Amino acid sequence: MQAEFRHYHYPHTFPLESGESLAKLDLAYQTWGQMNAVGDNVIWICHAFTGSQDVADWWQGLVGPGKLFNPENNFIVCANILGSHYGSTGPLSTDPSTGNPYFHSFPDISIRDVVHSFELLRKELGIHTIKTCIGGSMGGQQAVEWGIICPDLIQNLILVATNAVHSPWGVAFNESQRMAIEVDKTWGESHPKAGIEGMKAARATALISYRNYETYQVTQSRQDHSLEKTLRAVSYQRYQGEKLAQRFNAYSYYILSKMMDSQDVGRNRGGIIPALKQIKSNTLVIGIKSDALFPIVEQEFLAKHIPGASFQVIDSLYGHDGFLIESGLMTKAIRLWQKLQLLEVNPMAEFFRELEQL
Ligand SMILES: CC(=O)SCCNC(=O)CCNC(=O)[C@H](O)C(C)(C)COP(=O)(O)OP(=O)(O)OC[C@H]1O[C@@H](n2cnc3c(N)ncnc32)[C@H](O)[C@@H]1OP(=O)(O)O
Ligand SMILES: N[C@@H](CCO)C(=O)O
Repeated sequence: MQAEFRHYHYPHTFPLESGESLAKLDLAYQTWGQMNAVGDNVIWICHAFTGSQDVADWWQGLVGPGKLFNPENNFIVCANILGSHYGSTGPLSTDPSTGNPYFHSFPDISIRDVVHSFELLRKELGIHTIKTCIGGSMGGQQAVEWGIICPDLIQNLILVATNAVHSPWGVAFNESQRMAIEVDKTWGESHPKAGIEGMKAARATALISYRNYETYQVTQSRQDHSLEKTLRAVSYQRYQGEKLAQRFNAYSYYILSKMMDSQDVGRNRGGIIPALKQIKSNTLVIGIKSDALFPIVEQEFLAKHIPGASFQVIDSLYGHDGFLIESGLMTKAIRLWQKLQLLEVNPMAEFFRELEQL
């Protein structure tokens, strides 16, 4: 059974939170498996920053025949987010008002805008209920927003290494990356490779936040005590920048970093906690102990304020990127949660209830 790649075209004006709009939009998406007759087997996966709709590629430990999210008995959907590089409307798409690519004129897109675009696709696909919606990092930001926007849509919500509001620390990392792109002399130009050297530096900076001291210690330590010309950590940083430049563009990188910053579920909803309280899905929040970018206090907060949510912590060497790498541990955590749900046991909800009474 093969995954299928498709395009959804919405020919009408799509208003954005910023007050701007897109004259039309396209979403590139992947489906895997078949929706059953009652339509209760939909798994919607939300991808992170530089990810894509090709979930079988970047989450192959979790998604595929025989895996936790099995296309043999589920209908798996993953859509490329607006602004990204993998086929959805983004800065390299043609602006219908000029006939040229948007490049620098592409408008800011918020996490909430992305969820509204997913709603268009969901309706087009005839999906009335989502059995499980899961996302990590920026994918989790979308998933939590969706749980608030459509409280009766998602039965099970799984939020991994994510947050309700992007922290000043996270914004600072993103701004530093944008600054790296801005100082690239080609950034002011209008062609697909503009700012690409800056983006390499931005990715190298980001990597520091996706991993941590210990990850580098274990994977990039000095080989010996000689005065090496190129230390391992040096070539690693440079290689990671080059690797991303082979598959991404600086405009999308810039726009998506601002999208991450836009995360604040409390905006126009009377605050973060009242917003989280609107979620009705059975929710599992997973945090990664060594995550320096979305530290586990952020997932504790989500679990504390989403009604009835469960919380599990994964111990990983890899920091934030553990959500992409630790598929074995995530499978275990999710299966355990599914079992506890069947037994109607929620130890974390009990814990938070008791904590509140102290
Ligand atoms: C097919 C693809 O491009 S991935 C699909 C799209 N990407 C996404 O969805 C984004 C999400 N994915 C990611 O962010 C990443 O792929 C992750 C987090 C899952 C894994 O990160 P990776 O960069 O593969 O892992 P890691 O940090 O161990 O680096 C390994 C790479 O660095 C290279 N490397 C390791 N140490 C060094 C060093 N000291 N100097 C130079 N290169 C080094 C390795 O040879 C390897 O190269 P390769 O990727 O060409 O095989
Ligand atoms: N490595 C991830 C980090 C952001 O969550 C990505 O590039 O999408």
